[in-house]
Parts: sequence; structure tokens; C-alpha cells
Amino acid sequence: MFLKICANTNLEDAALAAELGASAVGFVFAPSKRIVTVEQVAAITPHLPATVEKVGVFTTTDPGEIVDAAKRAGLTMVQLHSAFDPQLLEAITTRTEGKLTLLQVIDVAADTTPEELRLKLHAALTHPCVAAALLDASHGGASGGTGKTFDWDATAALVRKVQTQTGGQVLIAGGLNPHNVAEAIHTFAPWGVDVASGVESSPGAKDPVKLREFLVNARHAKQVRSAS
Ligand SMILES: O=C(O)c1ccccc1N[C@@H]1O[C@H](COP(=O)(O)O)[C@@H](O)[C@H]1O
Repeated sequence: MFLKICANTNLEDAALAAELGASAVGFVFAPSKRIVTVEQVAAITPHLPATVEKVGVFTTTDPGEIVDAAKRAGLTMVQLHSAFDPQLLEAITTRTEGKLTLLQVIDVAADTTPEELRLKLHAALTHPCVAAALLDASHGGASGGTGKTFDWDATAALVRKVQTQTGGQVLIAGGLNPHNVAEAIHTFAPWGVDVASGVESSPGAKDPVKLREFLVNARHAKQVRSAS
């Protein structure tokens, strides 16, 4: 299971996530309480294990800006928090010769219809430049780091169906924490899960106890699912 711990702002937190078994650590370059600079991240990534993915979260739609930041900060993955845009995906892929893995965020709001979600998810999961689609909660137009979930009951069956149909990889995000991550894994059978605020002590600072609990609970839920 792909376990992403996002919105790290310092080496201590990112290194602890890696030590506790995170598959990926994320850094937010988008407007946020947890925003970091390219220089800050460039000082962190060389000290992290090579096996851990280093993910940059972006809302900009400028491929040059994203590629430049990724190279300078030592990123291996980019999370596009902007709307699905094949031109942007292709521009990044071409400029990096396919060496940067791309995650496409899909916002799920209260007024997102099942058909809208199906079309967006299908488009992202079948695009050759997209490694995985990340479903995040959108509330009042805001998404990312909100600490809020989207409507799991209304979306689970559809998400599972599109995953199966496309063979694509889905990450669940939005309001996850140590107490609900197992339920998310049982509900969606996702490829991975992603958390930012649910393992913090304050915005930008991880809580080591919550972090450990989140990763233990996620791995346990995955084992239970695989065994059933
Ligand atoms: O974390 C942020 O502040 C943030 C800001 C802007 C875009 C994305 C951001 N984070 C991403 O949002 C998801 C969900 O966050 P949360 O767990 O609900 O707090 C997170 O996993 C990051 O990928």
C-alpha cells in the first residue's frame, strides 16, 4: 500500500515518516499554512532514503515552474492540485523525459455528481502520463489540507468500479487521520492513502504519536483486506 505523509516542513518530520515506513513524503508549494520554499526542500531531500518518494504539491499550471522546482528541490513525484489538463501533464512529462511521476488530484465536493466524478476519474486513470489519481475533499471551493473528508458512502462504489475497470491507481485523501484510515481502506480498497493535517500537532508540525498510529493502522487495515 502506498502511504503518503504530506505537508512536511522540516527534515525531522519527513525523516521520521520515512523511518516509520511511509512510501512518500510530500511538500506543499501551493498557497497553504504549510507552504515551503524550493530552497527549504532542497535542504531536506538529500537526507531522505532513496526508496522514499519525494512529492511536490502544486496548484500552479506553469509546467516550467513545476519542472524547475522539482529539479532544484530533488522531487521524484509531482501532485497536481489543479484541474485535469492533458497539455500540462504532457508538457511536464516531455520536459522531464518521463522521469517525474505525476499524481492528478480530483476534488470531490458536495455538489459533485456521480457522473462528473466518474468522467474525471476515468480520464485521469486512463491518461498515460498519470501514475495515480488522488481524490481529495473540496469544501467551499477549498481543497488540500482542509482536514475534512468527502462523502465516502456516496462515492465508494463508483470509485471501486472505475479502479477495477481501468486498473488504475487511486489514492484517498481529505480528512484522514489515525482513527478513520482503516475505514477508508476498507471502503475504497485504494492503492494508497494520503494525509496532511490528520497527523499534525499544529499546521506544519507533525505529531510523532499520530504519525506512527496512522501508518500502523493503515498497514494493518491493508493486511486485513488482503487476507479476506
Ligand atoms: O496540506 C495543505 O495545506 C495543502 C494545501 C494546498 C494543496 C494541498 C495541500 N495538501 C494536500 O491535501 C491533502 C489532504 O489534506 P488533509 O489530510 O485533509 O489535511 C493532503 O494529503 C495533501 O496532499
